[in-house]
Amino acid sequence: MFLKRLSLVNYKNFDAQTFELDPVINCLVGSNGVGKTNVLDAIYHLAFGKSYFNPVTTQNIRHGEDFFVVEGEFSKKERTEKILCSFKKGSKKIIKRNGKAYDKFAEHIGFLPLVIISPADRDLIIEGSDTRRKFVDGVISQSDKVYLDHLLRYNKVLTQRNSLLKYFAANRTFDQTTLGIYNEQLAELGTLIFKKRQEFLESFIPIFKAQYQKIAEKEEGVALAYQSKLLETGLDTLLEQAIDKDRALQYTSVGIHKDDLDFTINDYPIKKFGSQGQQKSFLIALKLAQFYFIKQQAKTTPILLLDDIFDKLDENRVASIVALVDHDNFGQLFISDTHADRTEKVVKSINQSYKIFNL
Ligand SMILES: Nc1ncnc2c1ncn2[C@@H]1O[C@H](COP(=O)(O)OP(=O)(O)OP(=O)(O)O)[C@@H](O)[C@H]1O
Repeated sequence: MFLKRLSLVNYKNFDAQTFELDPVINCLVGSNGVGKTNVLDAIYHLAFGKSYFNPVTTQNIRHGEDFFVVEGEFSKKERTEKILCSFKKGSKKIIKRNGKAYDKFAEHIGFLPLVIISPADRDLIIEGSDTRRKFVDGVISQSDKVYLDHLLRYNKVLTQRNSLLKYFAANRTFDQTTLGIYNEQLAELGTLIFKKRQEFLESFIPIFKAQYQKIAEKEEGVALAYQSKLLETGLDTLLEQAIDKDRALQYTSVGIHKDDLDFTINDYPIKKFGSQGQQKSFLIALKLAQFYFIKQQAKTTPILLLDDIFDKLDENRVASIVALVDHDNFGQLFISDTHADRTEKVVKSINQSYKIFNL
């Protein structure tokens, strides 16, 4: 699968621009702030219906305008697929595939497998558990619609249960029966999600470790582990045990919405004890593992977006990632960089077609 043409209207700093793309390698070069990352983000938007960098949709509209349109023409299994994502202030975002709007965005997830590697990935290490859960959920959801459905349903019941707890507190009342129904639904969906996360990490962790070793050229004792209270106790019991606490807090304090990933180096948190270089290698290994996992599951090669990759790796290491296109069916690659010569040198070193866009 590859993107043939990308058109942007009022997307971030672009008024109207069309890119005729190379099926293998595309390099976006130019000085700081010209919009290289914005182009990558527009492509991300087509795959996920949202920005990787700025979740506030109105802020993705070019200043002074009131709508944006991103359109991509993909070649997928010899067919042309036109994906359009548009948003007008005050309206709902629309995603269309070949002219037909999706009722639910979730139906689109996984249709265009894509992985982005960006300096913004550092949030995975420095931010709270929510970011890491989203990462895990994002990887699984790209190849498992049932998982995504369970997750959406779990979150809906969770919101309802939290509203009920607030209602109890506000009205000084308690209703075990209604709460019991929510507990049952949460326990059922939560256990399915927990098992899938566990199963996913079992196959993901070895891929991650192998990638880390390749990038860092040594093992360095890095580890990735699943952290969940469900590893010890069933969610039905946890919910029952937490009822007094939940009533006091007025929200659900246990469940798979509290799961996390532990990132460690020699058993210590990488956030506090990893060097800058080790943290960068860790993040790249995570993302390349995501790439290989999706490739394996979806049986198509994801599009790979490398944003400012030289920020994380030296030229030789970037060359080794770019060289992956030499191997069978790597798919399409987008690279953004401030140095045109550096990028061209790297992509020239492999025998593939490429285009350089000077922004
Ligand atoms: N909604 C918006 N409307 C207009 N311009 C915007 C909007 N959002 C972001 N920008 C502009 O986009 C530019 C940043 O673009 P981007 O992050 O793609 O730059 P870049 O070329 O990747 O730069 P760098 O090399 O520094 O990473 C900034 O000049 C910013 O002001």
